[in-house]
Amino acid sequence: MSATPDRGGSGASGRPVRTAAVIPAAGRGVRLGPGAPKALRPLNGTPMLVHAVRAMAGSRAVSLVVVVAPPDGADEVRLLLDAHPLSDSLSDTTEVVVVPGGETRQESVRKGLAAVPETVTTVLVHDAARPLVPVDTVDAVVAAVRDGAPAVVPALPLADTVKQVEPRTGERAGEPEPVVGTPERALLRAVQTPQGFDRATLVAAHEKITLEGEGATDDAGMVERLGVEVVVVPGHEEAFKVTRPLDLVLAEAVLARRRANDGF
Ligand SMILES: Nc1ccn([C@@H]2O[C@H](COP(=O)(O)OP(=O)(O)OP(=O)(O)O)[C@@H](O)[C@H]2O)c(=O)n1
Ligand SMILES: C[C@](O)(CO)[C@H](O)COP(=O)(O)O
Repeated sequence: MSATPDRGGSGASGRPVRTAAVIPAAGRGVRLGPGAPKALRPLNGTPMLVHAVRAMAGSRAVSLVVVVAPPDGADEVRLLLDAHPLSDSLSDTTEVVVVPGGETRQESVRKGLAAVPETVTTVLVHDAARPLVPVDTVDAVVAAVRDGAPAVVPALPLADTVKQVEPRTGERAGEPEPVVGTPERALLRAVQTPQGFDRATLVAAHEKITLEGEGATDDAGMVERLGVEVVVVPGHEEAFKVTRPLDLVLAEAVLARRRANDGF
């Protein structure tokens, strides 16, 4: 895997890049506990970020991957990617670029987007923290954008019932929280990444959020605020987000099962 400089809109194959993936990887991973930045922590001996880059490069549609590194960690990430090859068959056709990220996920994605060349029409945004997303899920998102949807999210139905509560803060923090509602579960979806966008739509959404200074926890949420329709395609259980320590155990178990099943 070579973290090469931008070729001005041409991919490693020399053809114009039509589909790019931005991978925000600048988070600290506070909920995972003390240690290196989350994206750099190993899963079965290989950094989480490397798994995520391979997952994006595994789609034949994706010819450019923009990795958004911790703000002061771009050189370290370049070295790390150079030390870990993409799969042999894809290494000649996927370019990987590394840029420094920001203080929030939104700022990191915005900085990654700025490194996407004008030739690109479809942009995927994929959390480094979802390293095991299957290629079929990536391809389904790309196909839906190419079929005309301006914003596409992979998502799953919920297993748990969800309650809306009135959070207790200040002196009342820690007290039981009153339930104020129970949304109808059948209408809810748990949203994953990669989320796919028509490039101009995603750029406009980030410009609006940046101007208004309001946060959003995912990119599709920003597009919703533009009044543009977002559609859902089926997500995958293995696209879960590595957030807490138990998720590392699950991720390593998934990798072990893949290796046992097909020599991954
Ligand atoms: N300033 C930030 C914060 C988050 N992310 C990225 O956004 C994705 C989703 O974020 P999350 O899982 O919440 O990661 P962290 O912010 O690292 O987690 P925590 O909130 O536990 O610190 C991750 O790939 C993370 O690296 C980023 O690029 N820049
Ligand atoms: C983008 C995301 O993964 C969709 O589920 C999620 O919103 C990221 O949230 P986090 O709080 O940054 O983990």
